[in-house]
Amino acid sequence: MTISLPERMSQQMKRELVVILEMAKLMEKPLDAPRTIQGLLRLLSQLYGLNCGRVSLPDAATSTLQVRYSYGLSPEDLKAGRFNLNFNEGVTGYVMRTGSIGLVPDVDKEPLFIHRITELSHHGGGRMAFIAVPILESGTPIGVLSVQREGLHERPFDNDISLLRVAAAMIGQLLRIHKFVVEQTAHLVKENQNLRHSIAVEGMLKQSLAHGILGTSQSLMDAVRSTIQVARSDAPVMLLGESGTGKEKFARMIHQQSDRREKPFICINCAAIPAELLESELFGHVKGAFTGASQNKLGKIIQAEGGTLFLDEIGDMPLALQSKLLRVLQEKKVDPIGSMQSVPVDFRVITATHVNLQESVNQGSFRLDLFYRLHVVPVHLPPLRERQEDIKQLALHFLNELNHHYERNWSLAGDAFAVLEHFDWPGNIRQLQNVLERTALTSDEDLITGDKLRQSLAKESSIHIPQRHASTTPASVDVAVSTGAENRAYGRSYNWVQQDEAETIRAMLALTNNNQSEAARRLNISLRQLRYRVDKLGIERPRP
Ligand SMILES: Nc1ncnc2c1ncn2[C@@H]1O[C@H](COP(=O)(O)OP(=O)(O)OP(=O)(O)O)[C@@H](O)[C@H]1O
Repeated sequence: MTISLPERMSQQMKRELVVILEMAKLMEKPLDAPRTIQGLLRLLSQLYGLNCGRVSLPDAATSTLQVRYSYGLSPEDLKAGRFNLNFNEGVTGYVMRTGSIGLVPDVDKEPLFIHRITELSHHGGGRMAFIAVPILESGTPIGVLSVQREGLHERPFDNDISLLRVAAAMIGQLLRIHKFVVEQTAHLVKENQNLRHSIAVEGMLKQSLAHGILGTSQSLMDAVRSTIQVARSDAPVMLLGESGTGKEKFARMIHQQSDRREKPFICINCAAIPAELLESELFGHVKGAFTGASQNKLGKIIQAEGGTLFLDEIGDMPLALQSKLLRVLQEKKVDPIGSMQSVPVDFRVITATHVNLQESVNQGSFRLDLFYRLHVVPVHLPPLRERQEDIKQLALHFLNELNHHYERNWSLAGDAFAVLEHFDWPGNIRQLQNVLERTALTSDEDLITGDKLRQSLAKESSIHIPQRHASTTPASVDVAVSTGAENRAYGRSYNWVQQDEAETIRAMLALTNNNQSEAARRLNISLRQLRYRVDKLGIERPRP
């Protein structure tokens, strides 16, 4: 669009008007403030001879005025910060402090003008004037627009100052818009990050829920995040946590989330199997390898081919087997007992322990080289007492399961949750499950009150979880069998009976050629106890 200017207008006025109109055109794109300000400074120079325009803004961190936008100044000077000033320095500093106009008709004669040397290089030796106007916001200076021009030019300085005031007002407007855009963008970026974070947490929650892992506490989410992040790699994960914190559940989740999910997940509890049986369980044996090895047996490692091997309570593995396991991990081959032939294996190993393995290494009961092999991704599973906020959700879930199982309609009274949340739970989630089951079954009413739970928990408090579990001691085996569900809370002895005992007894009988006395002796139980188990667990009666 061309605008025809009135005839009567002086040449000077026309030039000013043209500059203003051109500047106004630039203002049509206010969102790109840095470019627009640069454009304004260019117009002032090219159309009006106001050169080396610069916009100086305060930097609170350094208490200086820094040139943020400029036209015609050398990049080296700008980079060297030669035009940067303290608030108290120079004409620019004066304008910023006072909000008044700074006019220096001859920079060579003005002592306040401190960057004379640099400026001189731009005026080629002639007289040089310097003008600085404040950029105002609600009457307060927020920056300074300054230019230089030939000092001997016939145009009065007033005209320049008027034009510069218009330009400073436009720059003020642009700076405000720029600030707003920057703030809004930062706000949106933050919001976006928060949203992504919640989506990620939501995703993790969904994934962990899909694997039956309940809870939303930060410590649990940290564990879920660490496991999900490495699930698809083959990195060995070591799950660290007390008994009943969900180590097996997490191991299964890692397997399900990995590319090995279609292949077997093989789990073996190193603490639950007597040392003399563990080797054969893990590595397998060939027929005739030892007395009682009446047929070939595939070890768990070979069974895990292509999939995942979960070694629970790895800290209880005897040193001799640790060396053998290390060899398998290094060479990816397994030697079944009595076999002359190695079998190539490909599996991912996940381990779990409730003991401090580093301490075991220091004490010499765990090999350092194996520790390094297995402790690649340690994941700490928080005990229940450290995630009280999850207890309500877990309790409701377990009660719901009990209602389904027993076709009942138990519910928890309001005061019951506080009781559950304030208990220490040495046996963690498994203990919570067990306490709820026992309390529900012994409750006369459907509503389980805080008092009723308190009574149950009073009994729990007198029991402590042993630090080291001796799976072969008669006491631990006895407790497991004779008290059954009563002892679910106390960890592995219960597990041993439920999951591995029948297998262990069968294996021991095979190893001892069905010699029950010998099997009982090796299992560290009496013959009577062995027979009792054989009956109870429905093990085929060995023929003498
Ligand atoms: N986050 C969880 N949400 C729901 N149930 C859980 C969770 N974690 C564990 N459980 C339940 O708690 C019980 C114990 O879990 P798990 O066997 O995985 O623990 P663990 O740490 O391997 O125990 P241990 O060391 O004694 O073998 C199981 O019944 C399991 O289903």
